[in-house]
Amino acid sequence: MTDPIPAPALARTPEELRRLRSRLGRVALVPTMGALHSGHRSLIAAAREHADAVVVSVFVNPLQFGPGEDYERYPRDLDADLAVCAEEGVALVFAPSVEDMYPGEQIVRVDPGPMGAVLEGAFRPGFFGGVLTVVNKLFNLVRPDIAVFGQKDAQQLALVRRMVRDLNMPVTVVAAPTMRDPDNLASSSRNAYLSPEERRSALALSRALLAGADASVTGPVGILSAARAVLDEAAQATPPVTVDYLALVDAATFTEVAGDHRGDAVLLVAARVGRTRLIDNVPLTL
Ligand SMILES: Nc1ncnc2c1ncn2[C@@H]1O[C@H](COP(=O)(O)OP(=O)(O)OP(=O)(O)O)[C@@H](O)[C@H]1O
Ligand SMILES: CC(C)(CO)[C@@H](O)C(=O)[O-]
Ligand code: BAL
Repeated sequence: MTDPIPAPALARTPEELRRLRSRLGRVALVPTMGALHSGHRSLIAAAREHADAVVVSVFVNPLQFGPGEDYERYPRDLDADLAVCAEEGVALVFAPSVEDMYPGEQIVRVDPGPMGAVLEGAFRPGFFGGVLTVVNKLFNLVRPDIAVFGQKDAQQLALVRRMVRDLNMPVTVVAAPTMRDPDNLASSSRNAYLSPEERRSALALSRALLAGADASVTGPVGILSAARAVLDEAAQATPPVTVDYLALVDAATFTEVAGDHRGDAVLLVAARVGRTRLIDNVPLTL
C-alpha cells in the first residue's frame, strides 16, 4: 500500500498565513484563481525546483474583473484544489475570503502604466491594475523568495516582472511555459465553459499561432498574415471565433514590432467563442 499523501496546511486568513508561513524556509509562491489544472501543476513543479516549500494562493480577485465579466460564475472548488496541491507536494495553500483581502475599500492601487493599457488592458479596462494590486498584496502577505507565473498570460507575466523591477520588490519571478491539452488548446480554467462544438472552433487559436510561428522567417507581416488567414476561416465556422486582437509584440515592452525587429517577440491572440473569452500566445525569436 502506498503512503497517504500529506495534505497541505490551509490558511484561510492573513493571521493563519503568518503563523504557518513562519515555519517554512525559502518559499516559492504560485498565485492562482483556483480550478487547478495541468498548467497550474507545471507551475507548482517549477516552484518545487526553486525553493524548500511551495505556497499556492487560491483567490478569485474581484478587483481584476470588469462589469459583465465572469466573476460570479468563475469555477470555485477548494476541495478539488487542495487534492491537486496534496498530489503536487504543496506545503501551504492560502485561500483567503474577499473580506479578508479587501476589508475596506481598496483605495491605493498599483498603476501598470502604458504596458497595462494595451491588448488585454484595452479589452479589460482596470484588469492589470487589479492583477498587480493583488499580486503586490500576496507578495506582502506570503513574503515569497520566488514567484512563478505562466507564459500563457504573457502580458501579465511581463507586467509582474516590470512591477518587481520598478518597485524593487525582493522577489525573483520565474516563468513557466504554456501547457496544452492533447488537442493543443492551452489549458485554462475557462475551458470548462466550452461546449464540444465551441471547443472544436476554439482550436483555431493554437492553429493560428502555429501557422504564424511556421512563417517566422517571413518577418512580422508574413507571421501576422499567416495567423490571420486561419482566424478569418474560423470566423466563418459554427460556432464562430470572434477575434478581439491578434498582435506581434516585443516580449519585454509589449509594443507592436516593426519589420526590422530583431530579438524576442510574442505572437498573441484573444478571441471569443460563444460566451467564453480565450487567450493564447507563442514566443518567437525574430
Ligand atoms: N496552460 C497553462 N500553462 C502554464 N501556465 C498556466 C496555464 N494556464 C494558466 N497558467 C498560469 O497559472 C497562473 C494562474 O492562472 P489562473 O488561475 O488564472 O489560470 P487560468 O487557467 O489561466 O485561468 P483563466 O481561465 O482564468 O485564464 C497564471 O500564472 C497563469 O499564467
Ligand atoms: C495572478 C493572478 C492569480 C492574480 O489574481 C491571476 O491574474 C491569475 O490567475 O493569472
Ligand atoms: N488568468 C488571468 C486571470 C484572469 O483572466 O482574470
